[in-house]
Amino acid sequence: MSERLPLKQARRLVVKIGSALLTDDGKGLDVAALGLWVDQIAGLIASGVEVVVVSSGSVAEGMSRLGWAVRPQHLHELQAAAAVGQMGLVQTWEAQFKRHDIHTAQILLTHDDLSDRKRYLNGRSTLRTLLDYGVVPIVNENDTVVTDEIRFGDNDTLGALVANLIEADGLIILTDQLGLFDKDPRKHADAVLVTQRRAEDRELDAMAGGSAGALGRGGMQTKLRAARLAARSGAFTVIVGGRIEQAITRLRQGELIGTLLLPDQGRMAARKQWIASHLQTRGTLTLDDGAVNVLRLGGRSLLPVGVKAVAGQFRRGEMVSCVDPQGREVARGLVNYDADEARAIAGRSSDRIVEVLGYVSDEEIVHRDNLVVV
Ligand SMILES: Nc1ncnc2c1ncn2[C@@H]1O[C@H](COP(=O)(O)OP(=O)(O)O)[C@@H](O)[C@H]1O
Ligand SMILES: N[C@@H](CCC(=O)OP(=O)(O)O)C(=O)O
Repeated sequence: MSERLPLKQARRLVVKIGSALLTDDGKGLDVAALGLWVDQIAGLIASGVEVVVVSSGSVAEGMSRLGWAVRPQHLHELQAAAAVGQMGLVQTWEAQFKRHDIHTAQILLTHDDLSDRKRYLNGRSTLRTLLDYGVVPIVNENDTVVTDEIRFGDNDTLGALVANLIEADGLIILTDQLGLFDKDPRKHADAVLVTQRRAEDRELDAMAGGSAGALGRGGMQTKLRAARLAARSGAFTVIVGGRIEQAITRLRQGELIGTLLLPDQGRMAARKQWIASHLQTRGTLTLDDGAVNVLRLGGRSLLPVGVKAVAGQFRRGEMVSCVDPQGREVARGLVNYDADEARAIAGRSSDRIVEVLGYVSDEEIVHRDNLVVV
């Protein structure tokens, strides 16, 4: 194995940068280092890769701005620090990307946002739209309204959830070590770097079981968990030292640095398997013969024009069954409109959606990526 193809072939990546690295172990934002990562990310974008950044560091930057030397114990103080620090964080990302004429957008999310199907879909379309416009979304947790995350410091999980959300090919986690070692390298001088494994490899659990860094967050355990979560949507994860010279660029070139954790199956296969295994459906779309034939051909979306009737009460993002005029199931998938909206646009061509609803969420009633023919 002389190079890593998944990284060379990736078209959409999430880059997650931890607090230890961004704030130079808690000493305020390391603007110079951040600028170097931005230069590399700009290089990725120039080569046609879409990138979402998940950036930690708001608490550490807030503490530095407020002149607090010791991380506070009270959650409300941590939240206050995060609110202050988030300003500095996004200002710095924006200023650095501006040097490359690239716009950034601030996205603050909670884990709850991503477990609610409707908010999940809305978040997804916002992120996809930003990427379509060449904007780099800078994601962090919405620390003002959540407490668990700030306590456990788990932007690794957020990075994986974002990778699921935008169906990224991979998640790159930049950290303060060269990668995942067989034991904590801060404590064991003889620790050996793991170069490549399946994310699901159970031997990794004992290796990552060590402690977190000085800033007291998740350590390698949350990174491993994140890799497994990312793998569910078919994304690979690389854990790599953010201080390695040109780490991101070299990864992109397929160089063997850091730890590559691979999913057991590809992106689309993972997604389709998830849809196919979803037993409960919330409603039924009855299709006309033309739509049935189109779906059976495979690889096509379902448009409202092919839907004759809508039954059930479902919300955007829920699973529906698509049946032929005789009521036999043809496909199932995640619907892009609520039941009432679907009833209103059924049988109409997509360019009339805006006339009927006053807005267009999607041209398709079920997108091909969210559809499995049964
Ligand atoms: N097996 C391991 N390999 C590498 N680092 C480990 C391992 N076990 C524990 N660690 C610790 O995890 C720390 C990185 O996690 P963390 O401090 O949460 O970083 P970040 O801020 O980048 O998320 C390292 O500094 C290291 O001390
Ligand atoms: N939202 C918080 C989360 C911190 C966090 O998860 O940190 P890390 O484990 O370093 O990625 C912050 O920005 O400080």
